Amino acid sequence: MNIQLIKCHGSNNDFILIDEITNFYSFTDLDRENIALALCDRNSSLGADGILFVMKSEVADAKMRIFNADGSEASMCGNGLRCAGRYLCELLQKDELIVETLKVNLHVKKAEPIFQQIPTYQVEISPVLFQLDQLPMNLPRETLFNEKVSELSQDLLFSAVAVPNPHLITYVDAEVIRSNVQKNIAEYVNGPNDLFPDGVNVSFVHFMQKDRIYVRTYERGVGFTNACGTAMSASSLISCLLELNEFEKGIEVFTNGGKVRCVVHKNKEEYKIDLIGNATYLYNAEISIDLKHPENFSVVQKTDTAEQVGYEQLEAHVKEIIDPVIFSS
Ligand SMILES: N[C@H](CCC[C@H](N)C(=O)O)C(=O)O
Repeated sequence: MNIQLIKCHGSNNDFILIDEITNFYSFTDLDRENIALALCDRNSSLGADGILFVMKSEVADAKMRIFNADGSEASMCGNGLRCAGRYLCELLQKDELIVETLKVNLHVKKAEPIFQQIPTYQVEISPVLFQLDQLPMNLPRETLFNEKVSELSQDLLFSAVAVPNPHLITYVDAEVIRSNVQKNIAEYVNGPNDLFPDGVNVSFVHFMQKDRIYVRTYERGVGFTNACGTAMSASSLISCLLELNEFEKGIEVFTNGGKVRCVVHKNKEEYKIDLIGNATYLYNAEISIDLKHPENFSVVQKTDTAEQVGYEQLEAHVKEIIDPVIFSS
C-alpha cells in the first residue's frame, strides 16, 4: 500500500504525521507499532522521534495518537500535539480545536508567532498528577517533590509528575547537564528496573534566570531528543512550585532544539500548562510499504517545504543564549 505523510517538528522534536481522516487507511495497532519502528529508524530513508496518527473522534474535533520510535504508544506528546493541531486546524479550517488524546481531550489553538513568522500553536497540557501510582513509580510514598532517590543518586533532588505521560525531573547546575549523569540514570529507569515499570521521561533542568529555564530530556521510547514538549511543560510547573518562577507568567523554555513559552496555571490544587511553540512542516512524502515487511518501505515522492529556513533563525537566536550558559560556563 501507499501512505501519504508529513514530516514535521516542534522544537526539532521530529515526527511523521499520518492522516487517517482523509486517507482510507485501516491500520491495526500492531500495524501502527510496526510503522513506527520502521519509519522512525534513523538508519532508514526517513527517521523520526515518533509517529502522529490523526483520526476521527466521536467526542472531539479529532483524535491524535502518538507512537514512540520504539513502537510504544504514549498517552501524550506536547510537541506532537502542536504539529497535529496545526494540521487539523488547516484541514478543518478552524483556528482552535479540541483534540482527543489517549486519556484526555485537550484544547489546541493557533497562536501569535513565537519568533518572526514561525507557525506557532498553543496546546493545553493537563491533567497534572503527582500521585506516584499515576506514573507509575514504585516508592513507599504518595508523591515525590524535590527529594533524594537513593537508588538513583546520592545528591540530586527529583520530582515526579504525570501530565499525563510520566516525567522525572531534577534541577541541576550546568556542568551536570554536560556530564553523563543523566544518560546513566535515564538508561537505568528505562531498562528493567523496580522504580519505573513502564519507564519514564527523564529531564535535567537548569534555572538560567527568572522566567528562563533550559531543559534536556531523555525520552522514554526514544532516547535523548532535541526537546520534549510535555517535559518542558512539567519542568516549568516544577520551577513554579520551587518558587523560581511565577504562576500565570510566561516562562521561556530553552532546549537544544529551540524555545517555547509555557504558562503555568494554578487553581487551588489543580494545575494546567499552556505550551506555546512552533509547528513546522519539513516535507510531504508518499511511501510504498508492505505492512507485513514494513522495514522494506520505499519513498515514492518527497517534496520539501521552505519552512526550516525560517526556523533556523530561531535556532541561531537560541544558540546565542544557551551556549554561554550551558555549554561554556
Ligand atoms: N516519549 C514520550 C512521548 C512523547 C513525548 C514528547 N515527544 C513530547 O513532546 O511531549 C513518552 O513515552 O511519554
